[in-house]
Amino acid sequence: MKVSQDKIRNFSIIAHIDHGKSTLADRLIEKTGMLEKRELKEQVLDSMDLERERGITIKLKAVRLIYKAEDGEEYILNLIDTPGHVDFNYEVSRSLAACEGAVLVVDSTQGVEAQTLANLYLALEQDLEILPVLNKIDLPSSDVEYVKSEIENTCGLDTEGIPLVSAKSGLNIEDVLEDIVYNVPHPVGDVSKPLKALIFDSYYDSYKGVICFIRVFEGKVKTGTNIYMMNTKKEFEVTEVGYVQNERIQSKEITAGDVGYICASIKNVRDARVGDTITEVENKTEHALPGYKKVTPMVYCGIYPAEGEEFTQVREALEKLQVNDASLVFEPETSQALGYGFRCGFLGLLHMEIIQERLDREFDLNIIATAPSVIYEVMKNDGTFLEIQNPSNLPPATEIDYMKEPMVACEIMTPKTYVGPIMEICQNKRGVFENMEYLDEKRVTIHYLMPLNEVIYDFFDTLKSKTQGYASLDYDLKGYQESDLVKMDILINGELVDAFSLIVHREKAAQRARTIVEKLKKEIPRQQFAIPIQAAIGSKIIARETVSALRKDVLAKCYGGDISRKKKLLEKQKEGKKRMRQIGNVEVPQNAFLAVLKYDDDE
Ligand SMILES: Nc1nc2c(ncn2[C@@H]2O[C@H](COP(=O)(O)OP(=O)(O)OP(=O)(O)O)[C@@H](O)[C@H]2O)c(=O)[nH]1
Repeated sequence: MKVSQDKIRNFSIIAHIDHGKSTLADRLIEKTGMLEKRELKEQVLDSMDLERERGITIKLKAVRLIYKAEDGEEYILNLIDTPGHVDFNYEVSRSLAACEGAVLVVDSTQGVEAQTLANLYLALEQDLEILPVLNKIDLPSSDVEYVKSEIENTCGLDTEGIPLVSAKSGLNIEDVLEDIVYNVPHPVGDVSKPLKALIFDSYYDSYKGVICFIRVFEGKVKTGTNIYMMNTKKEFEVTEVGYVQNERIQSKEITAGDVGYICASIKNVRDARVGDTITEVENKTEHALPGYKKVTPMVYCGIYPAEGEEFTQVREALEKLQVNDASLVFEPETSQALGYGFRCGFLGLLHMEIIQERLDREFDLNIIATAPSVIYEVMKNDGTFLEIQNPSNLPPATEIDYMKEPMVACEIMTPKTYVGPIMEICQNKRGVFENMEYLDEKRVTIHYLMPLNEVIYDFFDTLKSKTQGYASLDYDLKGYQESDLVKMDILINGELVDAFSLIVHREKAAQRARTIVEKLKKEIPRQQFAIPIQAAIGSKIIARETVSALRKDVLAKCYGGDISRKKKLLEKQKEGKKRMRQIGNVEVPQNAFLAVLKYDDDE
């Protein structure tokens, strides 16, 4: 189908969490007759369970809606979905870059919130036309006039004729569609120029290879086009182009102004990176689209099979996940305590948690993940420079001249009332205050320079809980800074357990050490001898607990000589041992690792 650009509208929906973004998207799809209501969850927003349960959108998607407007004309509305978490901010910015407009959903019972503003700014950075919409007007606590004035005053947007909707009941949904048709500018791109298209999403399909969602800015792309990725410099031949409507619908070509997908026998999403510009091999466009960023992992952790024998399964699972996730990296490593496993790199903590959960849910793998770590720079006395992402690989302190840690510039947007608690959290996390700006009478943006090491250690959760979820966090890597860092080891019965080793700031070491040894004491069952649990920096012990001795004689309960019962008990005890790790002559239950390695253990 050939469509002229003035009949196309490319838009995203943005909102603070829970303001009704997904519900509105479903309603728009339904109103344009694209899908049966009951099919929605399975098909279009065919998101992974995990995504749905956590209420976050991990993968970006694009759906094509055909809408017959009141003017009697038929329009193509390309709805481009955006994820909603700082770990994926880059992807949000790329999907917004594919649009001309954004529908800003504001819950009329809550008003403008931190993420409303954060998303609005992202959209304004891409020069998008913003269409505010008031949602949940069916609720008695809805205060349309107040929230309207808030949108005018804090967002600086005009609210005349703003659609007042209930995404839940479907009230006034046409107003939103009409608003999009009339107020989102239609694309303008020269079809006769060489191909220039933006990849705003890509995922791996086991039949077709990587499917790239693209926005064509200039020229056109069709089956057989030899394409060139301008940043990764890879070449491919297009095998299929099309749109997503009820399902993927093949088409002849995608032309300037339009949105769709292409397949080109691409084996790995690494070769079709979000943000890259696609052009033609033989007829290259002069400049790539701006904004491409190679996303590099910021957080690392070790992932080990919990049962030892599943190493190859873990590798296969990671390989499968990687095919679909350009930002996941891993390489094999070994740990004395945990055996063979992998060191994995992630965009951030949420990304790490998602991968860990997917290994569990989709691959049914029982894994142990070590504490997250960042990359440290180490200058040795002999002039050798090292990058360390596994604390176990840190050279002895005596060989180290100095160490540097990655710093991030944090931008925290919050209602004024939470400034005090936020500053306290940031100071606690070794943050250096930079400045604070008033967005309006009620809201501020606070800037802190913080060690990434502290940010990945439950900062986000603490921030959310101390501000009832009102503060939003965004962070950007800001280079390395020299810091007084030490390696802290944990010894169980005198044996160093490498999986527990941490790199921490000297001032934080004592506190962290206490929490870990206390946790371990609770988790390690008493055995026939006393077990000292120690935390040490070099040879200096900084915390200690002892699990006192106990003679656990399972046979003691069997008075009499029932031999078969005794046997049974011995068998049972053996079973129980399977879930143990042998550290020297101490048996440490799997749970002890899990308890300690969960990073919610201080403050
Ligand atoms: N009463 C009422 N409830 C609504 C309306 N729109 C959405 N909701 C409810 O508000 C909650 C959040 O809606 P979602 O569509 O999941 O919100 P979202 O912004 O997509 O949330 P995230 O995906 O978590 O960012 C759900 O329980 C919806 O049923 C509405 O118009 N009226």
